[in-house]
Amino acid sequence: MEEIFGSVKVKRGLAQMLKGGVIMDVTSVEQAKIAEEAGAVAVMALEKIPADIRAQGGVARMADPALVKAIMNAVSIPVMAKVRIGHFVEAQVLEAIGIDFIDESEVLTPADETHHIDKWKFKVPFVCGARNLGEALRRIAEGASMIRTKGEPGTGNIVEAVRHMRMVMDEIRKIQNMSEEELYVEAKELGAPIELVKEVKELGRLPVVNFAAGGIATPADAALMMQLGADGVFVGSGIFKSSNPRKRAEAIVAATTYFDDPKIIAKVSEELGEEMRGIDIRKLTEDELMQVRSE
Ligand SMILES: O=C(CO)[C@H](O)[C@H](O)COP(=O)(O)O
Repeated sequence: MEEIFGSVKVKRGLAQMLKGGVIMDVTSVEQAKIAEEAGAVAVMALEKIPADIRAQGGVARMADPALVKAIMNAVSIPVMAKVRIGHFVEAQVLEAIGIDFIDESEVLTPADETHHIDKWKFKVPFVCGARNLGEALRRIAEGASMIRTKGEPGTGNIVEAVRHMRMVMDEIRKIQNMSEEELYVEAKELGAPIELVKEVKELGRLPVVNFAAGGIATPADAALMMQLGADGVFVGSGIFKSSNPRKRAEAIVAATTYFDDPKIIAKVSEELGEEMRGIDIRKLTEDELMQVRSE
C-alpha cells in the first residue's frame, strides 16, 4: 500500500473522483457545512473568498492551519486549501496536517515569480490554474494532478473562464489534427514537454481532469462551462456573495449535474435571490488581474 500511496495514478485518480462535481470555496466551518449539505464534492478552505481578497488588497497567504483543521473535522467530503505560487513550505504545512488536495493558486499573492512548486516531491495531489494548453502542460510536467482554467476570480464575471476553456479545447483540437512530426515545433511553441503533447494527441484531452474556475456565479454559468468541456467547476464568490448561499449552492450543483438539460437549469434558476454584483473585466488594470500571475 505504501508503494502506491502518493503515486501518479492515485493522485490523478483522486481528482477523477471529483468529476462532474462542484468544489466550493469556504472561509468557515458554517460555510463548509452549507457546501457539503448542498452537494459539493469538495471544499476549498481559505481565509477570504476571492472577491474579498480583491476588495481588501494586501498580501493573501495560506489560511490559518487551525481553520483548515476545523473545516476538515466538520465535513466528510475532501478538503482542499490554497498555497501561494512557489511557496513550497506552505504546501509542506498543509501536507503535514493531512489536507486532501493543495491548490497552488494565483488567487493568493505569488511567493515566487519564476518557479512553481515541484509537486512531484509531495504525496498529496495538487491542482493548478491555466489559461491555455501550454500553461496546463507545464503545471502537469511539474506534477499537478488536476488543472482548473483560471478565469478571473472574484469578479462574478464568466467571460474569462469561457475564454480560457475555449482556448484549451481549441488547442487540443489543433493538436489532434497535427501529424507526429508537427508536434515537435508545437511543443516548443507551447513551452511544454513533447511527451505530454503526444499524450494529449493520443487522448484527445488533458491527461488529468480539467475543471473551470473564476467568475462562475449562476447555475447557467456552471452549465455553460460544463457544456464547453469542463470536467467540473470551482465556485467561490458567486455563492457566498449572493443573498441566499444555500439555495444558490444547491442550484449550482444541480445545474452542474444536469448541465445539458435546460428545463432543470431553468427550474433551479428560479428565485435564487440577489446575485453577486460582479465586475466588468475591462475596468481592471493589468495589476489587478489574478490570471496573469506566473504562467
Ligand atoms: O481559485 C479558485 C479555484 O481554486 C477559486 O476557487 C475560484 O477561482 C473562485 O473564483 P470565484 O470566487 O470567482 O468563484
